[in-house]
Amino acid sequence: MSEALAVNAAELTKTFGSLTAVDQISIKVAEGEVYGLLGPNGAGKTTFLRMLLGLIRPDSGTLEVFGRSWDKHGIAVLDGVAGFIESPKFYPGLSGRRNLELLAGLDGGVAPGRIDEVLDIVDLTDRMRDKVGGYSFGMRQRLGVAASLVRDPKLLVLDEPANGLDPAGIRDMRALVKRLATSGLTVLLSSHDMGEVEQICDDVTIMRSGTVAYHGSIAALREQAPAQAHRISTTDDTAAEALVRACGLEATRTDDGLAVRGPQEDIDALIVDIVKAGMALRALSLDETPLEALFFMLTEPAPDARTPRPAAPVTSGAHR
Ligand SMILES: Nc1ncnc2c1ncn2[C@@H]1O[C@H](COP(=O)(O)OP(=O)(O)OP(=O)(O)O)[C@@H](O)[C@H]1O
Repeated sequence: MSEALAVNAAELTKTFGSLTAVDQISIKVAEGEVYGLLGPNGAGKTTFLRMLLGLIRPDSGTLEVFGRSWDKHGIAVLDGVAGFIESPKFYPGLSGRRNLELLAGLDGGVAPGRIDEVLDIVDLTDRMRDKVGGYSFGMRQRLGVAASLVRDPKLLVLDEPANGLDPAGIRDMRALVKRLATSGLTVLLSSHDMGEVEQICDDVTIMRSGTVAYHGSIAALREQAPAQAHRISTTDDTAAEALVRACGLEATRTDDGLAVRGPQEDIDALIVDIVKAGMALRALSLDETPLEALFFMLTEPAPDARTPRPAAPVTSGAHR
């Protein structure tokens, strides 16, 4: 069974003083899948990845990468593994291509043409002779992916690769990870962005304060998500709220009107009823997506007693 797993972490725990950063986390990443490690800042994602890459040792639990463990196999655990934690570092005075040549040299060389190939994959061919010091942040992140690909890995570990990028950089990074995913590479991607993980990943572990809030497929997560929320503002929100409830829909008062959840056809009917009742519509917009709403429910404490959070963990699949 473990041969088919790229990563098999069981009950992994890491403490820093009195803080338990990762608390008995179990994660199985199948070979060839794109796996998301999702959670807000401080959830323990980077700590998990650092244990995976052997940068820190777990206090307890077991960890295997392609069936190899740090205890039994030492640095050989990283055979076929590449990636970076936080941001990759390069020599700013050297070109992107020269940086990759140096890294490849440290690894004992590389097949002819591989450096050009990976620069092409990350769309840096045109800029490969420019100094890295002149690269944008997004280009440096993509060069980091290229540096990982030079090793021709079977598992690529990416720690929030889109963090700090502008919208175009985020779009390019997501497209790159999707392209890599279709090539059969196993990708373990940490992120705090539900939308990113939804677009890119097959399976996800959602972390909250070092623990698992959800394990399972994105498809199963979608089924548990609440209905799409709409923001509605009218000339009389109190009367509109009464109408919402009369229609059997959920409503929450917000600073700028009402947040209403329900199937799209019910929302359409509600808008007609609001206008028929003599109220003018001042605003109608989509709120957070259903999956984003579920992510916040799973990872944040309830803001007040009117919006109870579901009991966690919500679990799908047989991981834990
Ligand atoms: N070396 C360390 N010493 C002390 N505390 C640490 C150390 N590394 C991480 N922590 C703490 O462990 C917790 C988890 O941090 P971690 O970086 O793993 O979270 P994260 O989910 O990756 O968040 P972010 O998105 O902010 O990087 C945080 O409270 C962090 O402050």
